[in-house]
Amino acid sequence: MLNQLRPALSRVITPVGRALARTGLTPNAITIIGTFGVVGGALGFYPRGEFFWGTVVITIFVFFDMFDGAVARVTGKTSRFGAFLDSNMDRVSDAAIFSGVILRFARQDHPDMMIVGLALFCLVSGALVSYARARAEGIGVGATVGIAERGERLIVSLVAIGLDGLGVPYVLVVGLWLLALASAITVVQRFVAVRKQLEVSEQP
Ligand SMILES: CCCCCCCC/C=C\CCCCCCCC(=O)OC[C@H](COP(=O)(O)O[C@@H]1[C@H](O)[C@H](OP(=O)(O)O)[C@@H](O)[C@H](O)[C@H]1O)OC(=O)CCCCCCC/C=C\CCCCCCCC
Ligand SMILES: Nc1ccn([C@@H]2O[C@H](COP(=O)(O)O)[C@@H](O)[C@H]2O)c(=O)n1
Ligand SMILES: [Mg+2]
Ligand SMILES: [Mg+2]
Repeated sequence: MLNQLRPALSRVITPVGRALARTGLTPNAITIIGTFGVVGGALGFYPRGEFFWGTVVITIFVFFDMFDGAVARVTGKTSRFGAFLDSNMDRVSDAAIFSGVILRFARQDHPDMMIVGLALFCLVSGALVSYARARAEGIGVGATVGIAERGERLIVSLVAIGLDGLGVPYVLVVGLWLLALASAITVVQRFVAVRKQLEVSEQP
């Protein structure tokens, strides 16, 4: 859904991409810096219970994922390896966010197995959403559909974790339940989309 905002967002993102390109940073370097920033924010802050500041750091660095592509496009350095690196680093960042939450609530001094279980489910189902698209593309069909693509998943998780860090009650557990449900629905939506396309293309 948020993917549809891309053309409108590119009016803001492209000038930032141009400015970043003038620093001499390559798209791949921006991808890697963004990933280190998200992983550092998630694993440096979340296990210590610093959900607000962790979310602030992650939010800053997650935007690098929009700027790497913009820099690649404005400098003419778009590459297939860059696309491959970008997608794989997305999975590392996503895993780090939920791992940080899990590490917090699996600790003996703050145990909450409901949150641990939900965060684990969100980690695995989110990875499956992305894998379904990658595998679909591997067999020559598209699966860029669903109510919880990466942008939506990031927003729900970061808002829930960040607000929990500000002391808002129940927001984390409600956010994770929503995300778990939306991710599971998205997996089903992608399977259905792939099945439909294959039925059409493989008709005798
Ligand atoms: C009050 C204290 C709390 C603090 C709250 C903090 C709130 C933070 C809120 C939002 C921040 C998150 C912003 C999200 C930015 C998204 C950045 C991003 O991911 O951009 C790239 C993304 C994907 O691009 P790719 O094509 O390169 O990636 C592909 C994708 O990952 C596929 O994933 P899949 O869907 O399959 O799982 C992979 O399959 C593929 O491999 C991979 O290549 O691009 C987008 O998602 C496009 C649109 C994102 C638009 C986000 C706009 C957000 C703008 C503002 C949000 C502000 C909300 C503020 C709320 C504040 C509430 C308190
Ligand atoms: N290091 C990179 C990162 C991205 N790309 C190209 O941009 C596309 C993704 O753009 P986003 O705005 O969604 O980040 C990706 O498919 C590549 O074509 C790149 O070349 N190198
Ligand atoms: Mg990117
Ligand atoms: Mg990315």
